[in-house]
Amino acid sequence: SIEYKNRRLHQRRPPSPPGFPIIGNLHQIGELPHQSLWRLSKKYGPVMLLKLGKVPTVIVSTSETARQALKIHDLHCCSRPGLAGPRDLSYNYLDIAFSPYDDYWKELRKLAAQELFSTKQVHAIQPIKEEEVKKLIDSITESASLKTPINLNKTCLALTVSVICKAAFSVSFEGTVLNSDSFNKLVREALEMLGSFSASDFIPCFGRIIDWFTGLQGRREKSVRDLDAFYEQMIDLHKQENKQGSEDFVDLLLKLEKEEAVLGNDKLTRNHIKAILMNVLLAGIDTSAITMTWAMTELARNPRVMKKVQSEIRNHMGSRSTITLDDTDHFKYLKMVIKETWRLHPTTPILLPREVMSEFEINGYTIPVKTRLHVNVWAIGRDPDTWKDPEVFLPERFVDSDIDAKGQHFELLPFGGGRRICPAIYMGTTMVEFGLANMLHRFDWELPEGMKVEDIDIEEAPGLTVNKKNELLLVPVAVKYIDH
Ligand code: HEM
Repeated sequence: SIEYKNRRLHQRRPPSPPGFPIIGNLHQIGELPHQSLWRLSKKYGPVMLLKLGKVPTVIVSTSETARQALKIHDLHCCSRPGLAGPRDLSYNYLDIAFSPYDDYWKELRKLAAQELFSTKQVHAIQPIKEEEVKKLIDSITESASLKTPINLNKTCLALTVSVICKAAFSVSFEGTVLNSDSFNKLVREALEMLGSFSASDFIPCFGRIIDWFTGLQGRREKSVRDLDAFYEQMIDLHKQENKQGSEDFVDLLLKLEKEEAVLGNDKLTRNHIKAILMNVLLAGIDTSAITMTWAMTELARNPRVMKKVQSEIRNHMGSRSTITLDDTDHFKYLKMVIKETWRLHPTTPILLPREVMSEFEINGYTIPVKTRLHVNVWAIGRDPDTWKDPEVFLPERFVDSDIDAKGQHFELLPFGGGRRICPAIYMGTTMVEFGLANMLHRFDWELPEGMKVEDIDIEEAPGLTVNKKNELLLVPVAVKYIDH
């Protein structure tokens, strides 16, 4: 109709970099998409439209445009696109993170928030954290007495792996179920498959052939099979009558299956449980570990900040060795250190992709239905209009500011925002605070022989979540005056 044509004529599309046929702008996205997109946004603005293969994709790169997308127009764009990796790993989108926005997702998310990620659950798993942190401290103490450097990337990961696995599955790797190396490989490969660049997501039909040729399809199928076997093993263990210990995530989910719980139009089945466990494994472990690794990296690069945060913790603790959840509430400077870490090193720098469900506008630009949308949180953290001297690691910038990381302040979005915000903010934050507080309380951290502060790099490894590329090696020195 004429009216429709008129409307189309008056619509403004966001600025776009020029692209090629078929691949569109794909060639402009490098190994670290958040960085390529940040550079492009300096030229094309805070709302830009890219063609990634066939798929129109909008990138927002400032706190104000993020606020428009995640707050004002959240309901227009809080679905998820169908992507090959997530589809296979989530038993056809039965999980929380990749399910489209529908009744099933709404009810599942509510249930998970109440049963799995609640404050009550966080307190219930505190003894697990304490036990695992104690083991960690013992092993660091051993390295300290030998004066050998430890690999912080590995150490932080080992801590979150053991806490999440105990809390979710009640397994520990000292037992016989699995060894930690093969488990780490399983999780690594699955994360890579989840975030893998799949040609079929961008180029219909032909892309599938590409994925088949490159072997991606085969690798993905293997990863799904291996994970499935792992879930089966965990579920079998829980079916045994004499299982020890308190109620874990698998117990809670099996109970719901038995009660024939209904979510949206779906009755909860074994595949639903597996998909939810996938989220816990892949969203819960890596993010907290990466945050701790980056925090230790920035502290090692900034000895003044390191000393100050250690003094805060040690002054509060005196000669007491065991840090409680209540203690961590007092560590105001530590909380600023963590926020500053998230500003410069958000674990999921462009969040997860959203899909537009109904047309809306950002800055007067029309965003049509089915457009994919990413918020470049990494770029927002480095925006000089928001942050003074953005490249400087300065936790003090949060002293007189009410900015927190819980999704209401669009300058700082490590957990995302809107309806799709991470449902486990409290669980993730307490994990990071508790792990760091203990490492900083009990040990001083020195550079390995011959290394200078300037030698510590902040190069990033590619992936859906972005870790420090090179290992961080530091020598722990046990603090004397604490009662052991
Ligand atoms: C420091 C720790 C963590 C960080 C920084 C983090 C960050 C994030 C981010 C950025 C998202 C995507 C939000 C979006 O697309 O807008 C997300 C989603 C999610 N996270 Fe976390 N997360 C953390 C810990 C956890 C933990 C411990 C769990 C579970 C045990 C978890 C479970 C989830 C789930 C299920 C989603 C999907 C939400 C949805 O799509 O509805 N996260 N997280």
